[in-house]
Amino acid sequence: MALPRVLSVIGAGQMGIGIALVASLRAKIPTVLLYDRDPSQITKGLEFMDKLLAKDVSKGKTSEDDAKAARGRIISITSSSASSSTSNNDEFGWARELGERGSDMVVEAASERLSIKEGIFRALAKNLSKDAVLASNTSSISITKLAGAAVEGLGSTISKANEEGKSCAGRVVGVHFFNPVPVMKLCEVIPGLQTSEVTLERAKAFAVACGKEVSTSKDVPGFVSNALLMPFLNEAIMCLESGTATRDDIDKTLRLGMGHPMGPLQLADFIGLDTCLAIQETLYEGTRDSKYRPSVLLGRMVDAGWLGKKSGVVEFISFA
Ligand SMILES: NC(=O)c1ccc[n+]([C@@H]2O[C@H](COP(=O)([O-])OP(=O)(O)OC[C@H]3O[C@@H](n4cnc5c(N)ncnc54)[C@H](O)[C@@H]3O)[C@@H](O)[C@H]2O)c1
Repeated sequence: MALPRVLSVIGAGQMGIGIALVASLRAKIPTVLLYDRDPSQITKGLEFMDKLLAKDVSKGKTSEDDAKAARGRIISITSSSASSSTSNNDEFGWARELGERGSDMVVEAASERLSIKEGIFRALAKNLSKDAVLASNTSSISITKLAGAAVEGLGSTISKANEEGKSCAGRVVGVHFFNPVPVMKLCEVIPGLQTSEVTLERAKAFAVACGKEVSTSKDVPGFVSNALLMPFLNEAIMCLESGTATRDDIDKTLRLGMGHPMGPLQLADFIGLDTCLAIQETLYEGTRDSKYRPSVLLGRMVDAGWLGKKSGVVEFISFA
């Protein structure tokens, strides 16, 4: 199955940077375009990528030439660079630039919010070639819904039921990498109801080329991975909230008693508390099952802007 020639990664946060890195270094995709609406995220992310590559080289895992070539295949796209080739104040100049540069696959790894992802999928469907695979790294949001948004991006003359609409929705798929992407061995692939066989196979081939094993999940809230993991993390936060045990004892119990490499509170900090809350809310809203209600403490911490490792403070680790 053919791999993309020009891959676009949307979102240069912890996941987007990792995906761009494995796509370039492992899958050797000839061109990897990296877009974020916040240019400072690209700068910060590429600095982090340089450190990861330097570490790989110093440990002898990657040759200096390979690291240099991988970095050279990554091109940053910012709203300002994109709008200079189009008109000023062009909200979707970035999507047009990805299309003009011949992007034949996208992995969207922007923040875990439905409205953000729907906006991105509308813009992608409108501006990219009709054959491009449109993949999302979402942790929980419905791929079927994102495929619907892609069809809306084609304009009011195309419906979800006509052939053009079906073909557009057919190229949307979930490719759920895990954090940290260069280290974790799995990619969970999620077909939406409309995803075509060809799209599914192209997504799997891409994940394998990035060095991952593949598992498949149906398009249910949280898929297999987060339908299992997030309620566990949420329960650990509820234990802390109710005073069942201290932060240290909760994490120690799971690390030393159950053999988990990280305690659940440390893991929540690592994932990002905003992402954990967003996933838990998708589980709750998508099932209306009270067992998925997010912990009040988790919500309050996100309200306070305490997001875990990515906000520079390890929140639960510094939680009294
Ligand atoms: N953190 C994890 O452990 C993990 C694991 C698997 C999957 N995911 C999923 O990956 C995605 C990204 O997560 P993350 O942890 O990298 O988040 P993050 O907060 O580190 O990064 C998100 C990035 O998206 C950018 N962004 C937001 N809106 C955008 C837009 N409209 N256009 C372009 N860029 C935009 C932000 O500026 C930010 O750089 C989410 O869907 C998340 O659920 C996260």
